[in-house]
Amino acid sequence: MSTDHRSSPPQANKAQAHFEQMGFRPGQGPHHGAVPKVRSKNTKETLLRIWGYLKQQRQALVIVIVCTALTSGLSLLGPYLIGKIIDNHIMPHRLNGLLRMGWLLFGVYVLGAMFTWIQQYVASSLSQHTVREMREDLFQQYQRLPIQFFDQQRHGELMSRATNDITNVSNTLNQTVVQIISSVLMLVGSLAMMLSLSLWMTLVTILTVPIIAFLTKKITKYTRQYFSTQQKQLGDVNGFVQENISGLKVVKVFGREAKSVEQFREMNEKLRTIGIKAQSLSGSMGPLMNAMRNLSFVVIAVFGGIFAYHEVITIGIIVSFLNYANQFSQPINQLANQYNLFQSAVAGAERVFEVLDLEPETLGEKESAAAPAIRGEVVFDRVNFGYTSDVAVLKNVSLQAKPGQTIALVGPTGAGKTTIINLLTRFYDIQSGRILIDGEEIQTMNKSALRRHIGLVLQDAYVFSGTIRDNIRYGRLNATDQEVEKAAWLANADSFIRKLPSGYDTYLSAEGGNLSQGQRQLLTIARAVLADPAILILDEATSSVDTRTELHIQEAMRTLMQGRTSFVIAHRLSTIREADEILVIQDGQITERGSHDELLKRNGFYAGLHRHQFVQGEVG
Ligand SMILES: Nc1ncnc2c1ncn2[C@@H]1O[C@H](COP(=O)(O)OP(=O)(O)OP(=O)(O)O)[C@@H](O)[C@H]1O
Repeated sequence: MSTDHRSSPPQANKAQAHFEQMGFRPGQGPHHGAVPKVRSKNTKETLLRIWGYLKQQRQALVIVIVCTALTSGLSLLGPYLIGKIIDNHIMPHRLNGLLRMGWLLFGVYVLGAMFTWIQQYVASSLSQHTVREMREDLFQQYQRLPIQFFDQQRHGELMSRATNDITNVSNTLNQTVVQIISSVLMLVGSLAMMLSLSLWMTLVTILTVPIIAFLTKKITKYTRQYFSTQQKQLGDVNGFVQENISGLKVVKVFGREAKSVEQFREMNEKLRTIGIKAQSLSGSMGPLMNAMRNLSFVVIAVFGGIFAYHEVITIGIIVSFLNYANQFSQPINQLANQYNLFQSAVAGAERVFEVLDLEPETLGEKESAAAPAIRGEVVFDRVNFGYTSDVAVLKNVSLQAKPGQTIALVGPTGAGKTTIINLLTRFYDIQSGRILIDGEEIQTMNKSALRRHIGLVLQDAYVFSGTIRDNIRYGRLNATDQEVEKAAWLANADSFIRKLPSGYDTYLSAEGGNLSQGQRQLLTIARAVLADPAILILDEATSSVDTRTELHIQEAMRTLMQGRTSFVIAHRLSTIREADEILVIQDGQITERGSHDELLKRNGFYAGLHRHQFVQGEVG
């Protein structure tokens, strides 16, 4: 026996601490090196990671950059040519050359437009490609994270990361990145052009820059905070809507519509307040920059006029400068605006990376290609477990199921029956003791291989959106249509499926709303029949399905259980009576065990339940 896990810190608590601390906090995802990361309000690191995605498409990137450079170069050439036209052709009245230069200018602007179009087209495809990769990574990560993570998170919030945040990143990559590159090129280019025309005029033109830089810095500092809070609030609102829609029946039955609306109004109001702050602050940037730009026009016109009067510069240079002043201040303006958008996208990307950085569920040793068949002997040996370190849920639980045996788990609600199942499937890991399958500790087994040996038929039978056939085939993807139908037949589902208008091709909604609960359960039984696992876990439905369906379900379960080791969280006397061993679980401990008759003789908890059953018709 390996004692490793006994001495190591409890897995469940370790993971719990991990998610809790960060609410949730980035950990040491194996694919991102072993250095623990602090909560990444770190723009540089986030940018480097976005770059990691971008650089997979070098070719497109190069095209975008080249096109941006060409567009910027051509826009810089425009004012220069205009200046030359004024000085060399208009002022000296040489009209024949004017036409030629006019055509040249026209060509420059047409080419500029063409390159801009190419640049935007490639940039869109680049950004879409990148966010597709990010979405895929995020979804994959959602599949890999342990169940425990989802217990602790609002699902709507997690969805928000996959939708809003990623859309944010996409918009930014699409527009902002190109604009930033182009702005920088224009800034440097126009400065160079101005310097080549007149040093003094250049100095006059950039007079306003320090003021702009100062204001920009102040405003962006606040907008970034606001944008980040806005995203969080949006996540909360989404989470609330999702929860509310999933639980709408409950809301309606308890007449809590007004309360829900009120709660929503509160959240929505918070989102509005922060939205206004973020948007208005970033919106004030534009008018402010415009005012500054107009101011610089006045300065250029006045100083340019004086210089021209003293013949230091020509009229053409003044006109060029008026254009360059625009081309110089616009990028600063844009950089400021884009910087805000950029901040919001960085905040979004950070939230995505936070999830990607979480430690995925470790599946264990790579499974061998051919997972050997198992007999299905299950042993719990003095197992202790708690979802949190301070509350013990299972205490010293020992049990043994021989291959093919049926074990019924009975006990009051919250006693720990489902927890036993959660441990056997390794959705959670035990804190001490051992769980063995065919003598091998499951702790040392690959989780995927382990789960392949286990079939689950849960009380709230889950169906996916898709056809009935797809839903059954979920049990074994390579099953033929005949095998699917045979499984349905064995599960007593065939007859009701055939009565549906489209039979096996009937489309189910994700919630399975168009099937009754009993029918959904028959489907999940068929799914398990097809998967053909050695160990079965059945959670009997407590809610009353109609008697006919109930008989169908029981019969199907009996067929399914044949030759498999089965754990049944049992609520019905008939199931319990047929079990090889009944375990009574109370407060996390097995308090009684034995066959039906043995337990009746003991006259303990089970006997009490049994008496109750005569009156109520159900146990558990
Ligand atoms: N994900 C979880 N995180 C923290 N505590 C949990 C979690 N799931 C269950 N518990 C707690 O563990 C205890 C045992 O729960 P469990 O679901 O095993 O009971 P059960 O016997 O299956 O009850 P029921 O018959 O109502 O399904 C309960 O006190 C419950 O509050």
